[in-house]
Amino acid sequence: MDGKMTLSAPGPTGTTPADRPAVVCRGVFMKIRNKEILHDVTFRVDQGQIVGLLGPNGAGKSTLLRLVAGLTPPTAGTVELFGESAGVSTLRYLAFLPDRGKMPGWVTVGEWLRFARDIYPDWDSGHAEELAEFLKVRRTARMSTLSRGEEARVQLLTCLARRSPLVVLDEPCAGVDMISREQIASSVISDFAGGSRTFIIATHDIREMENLFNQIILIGDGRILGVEDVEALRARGQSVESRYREVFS
Ligand SMILES: Nc1ncnc2c1ncn2[C@@H]1O[C@H](COP(=O)(O)OP(=O)(O)OP(=O)(O)O)[C@@H](O)[C@H]1O
Repeated sequence: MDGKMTLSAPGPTGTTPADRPAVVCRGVFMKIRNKEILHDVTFRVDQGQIVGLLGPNGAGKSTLLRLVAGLTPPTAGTVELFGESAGVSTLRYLAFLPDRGKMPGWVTVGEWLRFARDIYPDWDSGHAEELAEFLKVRRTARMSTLSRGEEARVQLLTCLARRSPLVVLDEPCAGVDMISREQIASSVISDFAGGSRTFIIATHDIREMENLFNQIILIGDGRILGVEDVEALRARGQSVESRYREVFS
């Protein structure tokens, strides 16, 4: 099996209002323990986009993605997914890979995948099989024995095997070696982005991932510093990386 193996790209299950943007944040502020983490964050992501959420350490990316996932409400402002206020009811639209998710150590990978199949109504078993092979996931291994990169692959598989209309990945390649990062970026995620699914991916791996994005959101110090169309950027002779350097250096 090599990195050129192609994967099928399942479309989303369930219905999402076709005329509604996948995500809209309006005037979002977030304070944690009296510290302002997000300041007046406003942006919109249309359906079918693959969006890079980019910014330096501590910029507020993970905090913002937790709000988008509906895991916590903003201090002020609104977050909507497909026209609905983000919260418990919008979890059905979403596969979320958090930055510090911990898998239960006592189960094997195979047991975890069977559990995931049983709890997620949008689980695609055929695609989970393909991904497990492609990502070289060892089913018999106990979670507690996996390396950081191996655990990251299982987490990624758990998200991508679902046919949710929105996929939110917070550092999907953290701890994954360079060649695997490229494989994940170019083969797995791009295969999935072909249809009407929407991806938001926070990453520091700009070089490996930049060809996937058709939109980037630049965030620094809790503020949106740019929402850019990547094609327009390229038409101006810039890459995502050069734009990132321009904004953040
Ligand atoms: N629970 C918390 N309590 C206090 N401060 C927090 C908490 N969560 C986040 N922060 C602070 O909010 C800021 C943004 O953190 P966040 O994890 O969202 O950044 P990030 O852009 O994802 O960073 P990285 O790229 O390093 O993962 C940081 O200064 C962080 O210390």
